[in-house]
Amino acid sequence: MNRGEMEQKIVDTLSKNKEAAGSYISLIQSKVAEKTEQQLKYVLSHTTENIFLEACAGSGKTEVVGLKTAYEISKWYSKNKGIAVLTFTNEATDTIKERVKLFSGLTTLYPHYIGTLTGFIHGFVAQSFGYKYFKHKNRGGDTSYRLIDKNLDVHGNHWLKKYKLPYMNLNSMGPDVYANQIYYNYKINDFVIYYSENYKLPLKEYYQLTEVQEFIQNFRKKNGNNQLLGFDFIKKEIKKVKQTFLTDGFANFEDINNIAYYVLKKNVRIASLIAARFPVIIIDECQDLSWIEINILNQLKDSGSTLHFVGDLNQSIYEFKDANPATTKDYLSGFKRYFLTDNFRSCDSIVNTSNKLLGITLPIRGLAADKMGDKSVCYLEYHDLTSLNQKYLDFLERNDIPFNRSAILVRQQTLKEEFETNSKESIHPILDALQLWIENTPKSRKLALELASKHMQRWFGGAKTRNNYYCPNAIDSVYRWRIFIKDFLEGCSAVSDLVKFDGINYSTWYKNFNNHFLHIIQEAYKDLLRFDSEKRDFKDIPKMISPRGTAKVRITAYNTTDRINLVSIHTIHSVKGKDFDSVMVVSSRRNAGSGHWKQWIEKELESGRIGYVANTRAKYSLVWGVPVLKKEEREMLEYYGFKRAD
Ligand SMILES: Nc1ncnc2c1ncn2[C@@H]1O[C@H](COP(=O)(O)OP(=O)(O)OP(=O)(O)O)[C@@H](O)[C@H]1O
Repeated sequence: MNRGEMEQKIVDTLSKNKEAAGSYISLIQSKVAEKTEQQLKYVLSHTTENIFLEACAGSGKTEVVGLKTAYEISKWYSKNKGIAVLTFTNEATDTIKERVKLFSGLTTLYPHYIGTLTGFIHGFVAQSFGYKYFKHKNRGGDTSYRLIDKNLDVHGNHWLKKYKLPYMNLNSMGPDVYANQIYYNYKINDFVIYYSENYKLPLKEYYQLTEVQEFIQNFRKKNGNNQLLGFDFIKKEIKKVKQTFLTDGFANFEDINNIAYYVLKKNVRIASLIAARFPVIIIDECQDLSWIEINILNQLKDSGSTLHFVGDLNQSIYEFKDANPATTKDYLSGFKRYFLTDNFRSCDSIVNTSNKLLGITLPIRGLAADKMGDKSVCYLEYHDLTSLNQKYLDFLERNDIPFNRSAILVRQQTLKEEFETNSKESIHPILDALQLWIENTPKSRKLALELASKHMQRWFGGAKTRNNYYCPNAIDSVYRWRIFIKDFLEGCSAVSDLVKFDGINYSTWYKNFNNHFLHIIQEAYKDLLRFDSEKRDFKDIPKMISPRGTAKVRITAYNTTDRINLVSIHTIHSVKGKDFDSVMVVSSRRNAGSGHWKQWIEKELESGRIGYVANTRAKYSLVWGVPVLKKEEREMLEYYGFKRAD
């Protein structure tokens, strides 16, 4: 089939059974016409064979899945069987639903299911059939499981005490562990103890801990019996408590997956029933599937469903959730492969560098416009984060890239917080707040309120948290406090002396401020008075003086350390699926964990893929912020295509 025939076939199918309104047809035609041949080929692929659509970053996966689903739905006849399209987030579900509705012209999607994988596994399998296998108590006809978080704490949830696991506090870590904190892992055939997202321990490893072994050996000696507290015994005792937890109708997230897995494994009839209900299952972002999720889907495949996996194994960054690209790749080896190798998001030099860093050999092309030439891929060296902020802002300014379409990406939450505090500390809080207020964007105003309130609460005594705009304890309405800060800033903005910044030095500005301050704050306070449990007249507040060393300095358009707030800061994991004109990926100082740039050139490790996800968020400009480099390190970066930005 040539390109024209492919387009025609898709448009004809999508227009079927509709009162083919001209506008709808022309929309479909233009949407189909802009697709690449690779995209069209997948839309026309068979739903009777298992397929892996290997889609590189920025290749328009979501849109293609939407079009594919709309195409299949448009020629679907059955009223009680449907396609399942499974995603990982509600947001992704909404986007696909919206595309399917747009492309198919349908308003209701039944008998098809577009939703999260979790919703699918829980709803159609575990919650519907699990009770049959786990002796659910069935309270008044309710056989569903109540989902209990693994982090739920016994303090404040005393009912959990009934499910305290035996032999769990024999080591120095020593906390009690409850049934919500443990789950079976079928891959390793062992229980896993969950202490936190970063610390999970298989029971076997726990059993081998030196302190646990010491306890067991002492216990055996004391009781003169060398067989006591064997691993199998302890495992059995734990299993009993876990069973009670399930019987009482409780389960954690992993339990629910396990229940689904078990049900499908034990009962081919149920598996066939579900497979018949969903003969085609499309999974978006398949690189995020965990071992158990793959195995659940596999049971459905064995019972008759066809699977289409869509995703990019190079973007697999959920090892901590047991998603492993090697396992997925292995599993997919028997699937027919389709490809999307055109990246529409990024320019070719960003794509080249990202590919080279991860050792990708697939011929991926970057099709976005090249707006920056040899400055598309750069690095900035840093001694401290504040100066790095400054350098990046200068770089953006020099290259005419809007701050609000740029982002700083970091691996760890701690580095993100460090950036944020660095950038929030201002030595001229009221002056900066005022400048931000006048800028009058939602973001700058929010920041202005935060800055001003943080400073002003000091005049009111102790305060609550940043979320409450540092509302002082004596003020009983956060809302009114915020209005007060707003009124104060409005009051300042109305004084011409206070909003003249050009050519004015700090000491002049502070002098003017002190002249007007009392009047402005007293005016603003009139409406706050009723909500304040203390009496005040503000006459005792000391005059503000320009901070040391700044008196004779001219006011710069608001303090650069605050400007950074207009460039958003994110962790890499939180920007999957997003894009920005420019991205600065900031390396940690020390080479430990997956936050250091040297870990991002590791081809086989998850850290390399984490770097890859970060790099491929950039459309025109990719910058790496790295701690000061040695000569050979600089050469290494330049080998990968990075140029000095400053
Ligand atoms: N055939 C096409 N022609 C032009 N633009 C396209 C085409 N296909 C997709 N795009 C555009 O490419 C951009 C990237 O698509 P999208 O964000 O869906 O990528 P993705 O595959 O989900 O990427 P990632 O996995 O990196 O998050 C979108 O703006 C999309 O509209």
